Amino acid sequence: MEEEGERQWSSLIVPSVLEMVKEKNLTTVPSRYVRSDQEKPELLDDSSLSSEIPLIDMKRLCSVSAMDSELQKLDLACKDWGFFQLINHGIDSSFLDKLETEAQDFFNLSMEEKKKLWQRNGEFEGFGQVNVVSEDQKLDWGDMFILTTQPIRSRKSHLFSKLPPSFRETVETYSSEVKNIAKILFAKMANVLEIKREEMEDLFDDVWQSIKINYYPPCPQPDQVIGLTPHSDAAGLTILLQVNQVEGLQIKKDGKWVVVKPLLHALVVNVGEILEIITNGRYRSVEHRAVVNSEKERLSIAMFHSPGKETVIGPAKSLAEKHQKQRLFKNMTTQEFFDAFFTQKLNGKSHLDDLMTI
Ligand SMILES: O=C(O)CCC(=O)C(=O)O
Ligand SMILES: [Fe+2]
Repeated sequence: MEEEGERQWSSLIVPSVLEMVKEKNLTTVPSRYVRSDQEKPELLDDSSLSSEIPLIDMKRLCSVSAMDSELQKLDLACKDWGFFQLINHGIDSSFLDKLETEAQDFFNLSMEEKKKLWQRNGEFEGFGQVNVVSEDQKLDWGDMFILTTQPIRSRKSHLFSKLPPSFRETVETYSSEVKNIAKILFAKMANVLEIKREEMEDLFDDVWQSIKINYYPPCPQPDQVIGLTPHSDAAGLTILLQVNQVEGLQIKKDGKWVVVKPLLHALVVNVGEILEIITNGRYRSVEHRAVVNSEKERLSIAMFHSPGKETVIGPAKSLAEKHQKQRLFKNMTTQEFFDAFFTQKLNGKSHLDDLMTI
């Protein structure tokens, strides 16, 4: 069932990069994808900081005995990096393998099949792109598929019902497992930040979760393009699976791009802008991007978790009172927040700056 009267965001419809790569034997990339010199990624492999990206063990986080040290690690990861890799999260490895294969198969459906699931004019979900707001904007070297998965009442039935049945079932199972992980992480964060448990629960009680599958085809000139423009996620918390062990995700740390090495069956978790707002800037939503390569396609599956669309977001009251710190952000509903996000092109963290009170 779709919610009635729900406002839609939309993006300009753009060509499928995967189809372009399949149909044409490209040796150079079309100009709409060629970045300016300042934007071109340097594909040097300076991964010295990569090994420092925090690793959080969910089992330890949830066990009483070792909880404190893991909780402190979680806190530091969210403050210093805005990113961590989550292991021992409880999702079965063979299930993740199945999800990965099915996601790959899904993008390799014929164009005729995929057209049935393409964004329609003025719509946001389905195959396509987001944040494309003008015809002369440079495009990312990738295709994506977006779908609201929770709450169930917000699912677009015209898309959900057309997913290949086995994939639909897999997405449903994954959606509820990842939602549970997100809930636990929100609770642990509230605990360590001394935000009242009920306040955090109220914010994410009616959690709005969407899935975004990114597919980056190989590119004849990977140093001229970007797979996904630098941005920070608007959501509360993103939980991402790097599907086929191909490097591409990079995060900005102290002005440098750092590779997040794929770790088999680990989940990459990152703080989004809404969590930065709720924690009044204590946790940071960090800029990241995806780069591509000339040999192998790359896939990732992001699950975004945000408060329900009518929920008012702002710095948590219990946190702000305790620290008596100035509130850095204005209050607004999730819907208003995303209205502002999706009417702009991606541009690092500039979006959040507009919402600061000072
Ligand atoms: O492909 C990736 O690893 C990054 C995806 C991402 O940042 C996003 O979908 O927001
Ligand atoms: Fe992202």
